Amino acid sequence: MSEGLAARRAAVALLLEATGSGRLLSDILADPTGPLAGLNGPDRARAQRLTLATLRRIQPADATIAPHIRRTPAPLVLAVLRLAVAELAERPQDAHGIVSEAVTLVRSDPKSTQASGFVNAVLRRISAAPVTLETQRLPVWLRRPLVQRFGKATVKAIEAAHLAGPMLDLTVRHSADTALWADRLGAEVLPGGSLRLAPGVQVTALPGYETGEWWVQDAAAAIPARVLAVQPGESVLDMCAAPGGKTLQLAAAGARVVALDASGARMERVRENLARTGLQAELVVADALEWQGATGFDAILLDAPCSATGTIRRHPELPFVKDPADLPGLVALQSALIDRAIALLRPGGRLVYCTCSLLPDEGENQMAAALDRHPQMARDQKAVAGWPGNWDAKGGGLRIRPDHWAERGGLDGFFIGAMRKSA
Ligand SMILES: C[S@@+](CC[C@H](N)C(=O)[O-])C[C@H]1O[C@@H](n2cnc3c(N)ncnc32)[C@H](O)[C@@H]1O
Repeated sequence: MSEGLAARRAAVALLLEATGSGRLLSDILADPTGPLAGLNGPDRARAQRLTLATLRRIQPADATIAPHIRRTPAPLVLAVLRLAVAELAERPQDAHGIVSEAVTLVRSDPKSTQASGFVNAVLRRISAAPVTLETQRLPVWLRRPLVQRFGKATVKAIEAAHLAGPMLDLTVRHSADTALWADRLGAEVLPGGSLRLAPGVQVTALPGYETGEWWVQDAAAAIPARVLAVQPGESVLDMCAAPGGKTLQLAAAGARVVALDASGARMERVRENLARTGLQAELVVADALEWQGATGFDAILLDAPCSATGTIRRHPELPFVKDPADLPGLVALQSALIDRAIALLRPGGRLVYCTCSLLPDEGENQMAAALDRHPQMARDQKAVAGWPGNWDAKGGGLRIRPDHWAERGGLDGFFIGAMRKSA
């Protein structure tokens, strides 16, 4: 088998699953029986890289393929064509090998072998001229509300940020050690204190991983806990806690943390993360809407389930697998969780509501509606002060977009709203 064939075959299988199964690529990659099973380390890395590169270019790849075909080919053949076109755009000097391996892939599968001549003809025609791919556009259901909220130029900048992919960000357990770990790891210190490394390193091999001196957490995802600014000894509820990045921050700040999540399987990740970092929290597996536990918390962090549309740069398959019909249900759940959080807060207590969504209905609008429903809650302007001006902190909320900090490598999209209950 040629050097790249195993990786390309796995990449095609990953592409088919990521676009057809509704499962997130990260879950498929972690599946021990999934398409990466049996591959050696370099081939796994290569398959993963090829898959991500293709998912970031599906729509422009399809536009390049379209003039050369009369009808949409079978899923496997289409996946091979998409992969090859994405590779041709990236490495035109390897056109011969890319086309020949695409043909071999199709020929070696009994279900598609008769399409090998077709694939050969299409790719030869495409590779006859330089392949330049436009930036992938978001699907209409997502693009439209974003254009309405941010304007066309900003949406284009967001789409460009999605093409670049994420950096590797770490949160240091003891913030006083930030400079020390930045030095040891050769990392940049971001405003707010996250450390930033170039992607592609093996995280578990870095110094400090084993002893839990830091954990992986996108710079934007680290901000909600910083906005909540818990003090040692405060009682804090992390209401949708798993896998636990924010629980670790709250515990590291010295708060008495109850970490609650509806998913027992995901809560295991919180348990592992606490064990690795030597931090402590009380873990509760329950539906937050029904949980009858403690009340009167000093502070609550509600990182609600959402469309996750702020994380497309790390999950490029999201626009293709998310069903917009799920959105109203998510928005209703977020609003019920906010109501529950407010009921669990003591008078004078603080609430940070956040989602890794770009959609105003899961962010700004959700917070405005909560304030209308609960006159005892007010925007906590002070809590969000000090972050960059273009993060729109005016209404007690931070709107973070993937195109922000472009010169530093961007960050995930998030909405972070800070509220306070009247005393
Ligand atoms: C965005 S994730 C939380 C990420 C987490 N805060 C972190 O920083 O690692 C949302 C979580 O909400 C949980 N969830 C969804 N519905 C819930 C409910 N009704 N009650 C409690 N947790 C819920 C999901 O299981 C999921 O783990």
